[in-house]
Amino acid sequence: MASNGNGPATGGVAAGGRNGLAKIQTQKKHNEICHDDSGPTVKAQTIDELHSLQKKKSAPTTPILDGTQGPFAALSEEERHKQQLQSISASLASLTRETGPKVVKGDPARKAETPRISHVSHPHITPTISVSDSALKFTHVLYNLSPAELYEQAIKYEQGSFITSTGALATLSGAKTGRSPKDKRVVRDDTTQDDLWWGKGSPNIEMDEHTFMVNRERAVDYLNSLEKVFVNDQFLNWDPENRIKVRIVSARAYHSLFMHNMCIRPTPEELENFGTPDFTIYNAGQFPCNRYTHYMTSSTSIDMNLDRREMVILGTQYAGEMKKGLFSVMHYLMPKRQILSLHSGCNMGKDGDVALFFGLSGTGKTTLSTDHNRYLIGDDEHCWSENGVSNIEGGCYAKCIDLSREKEPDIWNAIKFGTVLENVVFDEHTREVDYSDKSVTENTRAAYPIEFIPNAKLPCVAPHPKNVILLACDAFGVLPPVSKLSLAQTMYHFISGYTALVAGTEDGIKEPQATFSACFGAAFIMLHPTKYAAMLAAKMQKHGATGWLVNTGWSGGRCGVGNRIKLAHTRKIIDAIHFGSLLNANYKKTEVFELEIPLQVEGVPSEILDPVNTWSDKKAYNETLLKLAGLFKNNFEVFVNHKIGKDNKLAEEILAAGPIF
Ligand SMILES: Nc1ncnc2c1ncn2[C@@H]1O[C@H](COP(=O)(O)OP(=O)(O)OP(=O)(O)O)[C@@H](O)[C@H]1O
Ligand SMILES: O=C([O-])CC(=O)C(=O)O
Ligand SMILES: [Ca+2]
Ligand SMILES: [Mn+2]
Repeated sequence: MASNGNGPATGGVAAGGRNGLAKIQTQKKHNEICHDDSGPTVKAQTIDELHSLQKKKSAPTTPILDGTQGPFAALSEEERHKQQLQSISASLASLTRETGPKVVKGDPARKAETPRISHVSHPHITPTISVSDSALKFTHVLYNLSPAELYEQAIKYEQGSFITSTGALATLSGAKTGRSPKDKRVVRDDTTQDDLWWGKGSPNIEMDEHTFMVNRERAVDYLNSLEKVFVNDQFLNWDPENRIKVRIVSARAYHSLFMHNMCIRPTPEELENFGTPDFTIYNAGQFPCNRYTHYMTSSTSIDMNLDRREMVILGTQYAGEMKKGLFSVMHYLMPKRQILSLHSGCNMGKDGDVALFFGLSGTGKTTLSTDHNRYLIGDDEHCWSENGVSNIEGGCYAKCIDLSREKEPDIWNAIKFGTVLENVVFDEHTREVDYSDKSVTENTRAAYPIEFIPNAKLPCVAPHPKNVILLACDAFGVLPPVSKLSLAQTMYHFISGYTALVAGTEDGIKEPQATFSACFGAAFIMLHPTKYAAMLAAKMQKHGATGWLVNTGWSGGRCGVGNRIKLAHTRKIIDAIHFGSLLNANYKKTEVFELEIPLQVEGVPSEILDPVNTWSDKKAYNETLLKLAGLFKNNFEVFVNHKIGKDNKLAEEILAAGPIF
């Protein structure tokens, strides 16, 4: 029954109240029964019953297979479930105790709804979360939750988690908003002693096995002391022959959703046959390491044990540590199989022409591999095997600072329900994100499944690359926007791994900071850089790939004087590389770096192609050019005495491919 104040009132409502509104008559007319509603009522007597109607049980995960495939095919669903919990309990086992914790599946807050409580080691004890003694308590496992479930967990239990206006999950990574390379350690044992790259320039800071176990125990005890932990069982590498099974145990829904997005998501069938993981991460990032522990130099430690195939994270919640930790593992495992692991993006044209995009953080791998006219294979981590290129990951991790819908529409549109948005600032009411706001950090990020990019190619594999594009963001402003490289030059620049970003985020006048990071990813490689370089050279030669150096940084002067090269211009340059038109353009050679630069590129003002034209102060240009050349030379000195590949000829050519002055 409704009244609207305009027409005559109906039922028990009398017209003529103040404001002309109908006056509600509370007195019931004689004999009239009050109806709340005339519509049908739900088939529930209680609220609980009503709630139970809302959710339908997920389709049983067995039997999906026909009973003849896979190692677990003969098992009943019950048995399979038990084995899964036993496997998780084993992962969480303290190695000094006999058994792992008692694990049950499901949210402890929903005890009444938990469909089935399985006892792993003590079937006669009824689980209770009121017992705090770690030997008696149960660890609740939230296993491969869906994004919707993880949203609810994050919003209910994790401060700083919000839904943005486009449906993404905004979250905070805590005190750390970037990786901590100085706190990344690797166990040095009999095997890694000889296999890995140690010493000056190496990212592998050594630790011993015992200290690893101390930190592992600390992380495992921390995780077991919690009411619940998240467990993700997923894959790395889209090449089916070289797929790696990873398990991530973490304390935050944010971490679980991040890895759900970034690793390859198993199908229900694949999950059933998951078995034992090849590698396990223990992420106890909220908990610091013990500063009295040997080797610890801060409260953060990211520890890798290749023999145990485990990684422990203490004292940092930045999710990128997990992503890049696993990348390091691939940089160890893949070369052992003659497969080259690459810190690069990759995309493919309609005709199957493939390009790799190498570059250090912030140089444009994600931005330029996400191209509306091409298929995206991946934005950050790949393998190059005899079969071609395969993405290691199942998602992308894009920088968001100053993100705009116009310049990067595909990334903009990928920020929707399911996407993790780290450390962004948003309007408290409308929840609209202000991508220009650096209040929390400049390193704001979005992690989304690769399918969120409309032209992602699934499975994420591609033929052998035709073009190998080395990206450098040169804040000195002296490298040309594009140059064509010889194989030796490609190797020289690959080993150098140069970029220079703006030093201060606010004060634009500061000196740019040159960074040299071998293989465009020294923080993640495990073997000596020349091993990867030799493999890249052999593959490029075999498959006839052309190398390019593209400066996505400054033009017309160093940062503070000139401007960053327009993204639209860089995109035109990349287009010309893809189309093949740039390969046959007319070229001239620059001084000092001896780079071949094109005289014309369609859609790009010709005068910017040679940086000397864009500097009004030619003397400053020459000084800056020589300064950068000197930095390259100093950096390369440590590689001078290293053999690259089988014959010395290439090594000599590479040395000669550096700047000459
Ligand atoms: N000319 C340009 N070319 C490429 N990127 C540009 C250009 N001008 C500005 N940018 C900006 O630079 C940033 C490049 O970051 P991007 O996410 O592509 O880095 P990345 O190489 O993927 O790094 P990471 O390995 O850390 O993910 C983006 O924010 C992009 O908008
Ligand atoms: O690892 C990260 O945090 C982001 C990234 O891709 C990189 O730095 O190369
Ligand atoms: Ca990226
Ligand atoms: Mn990266």
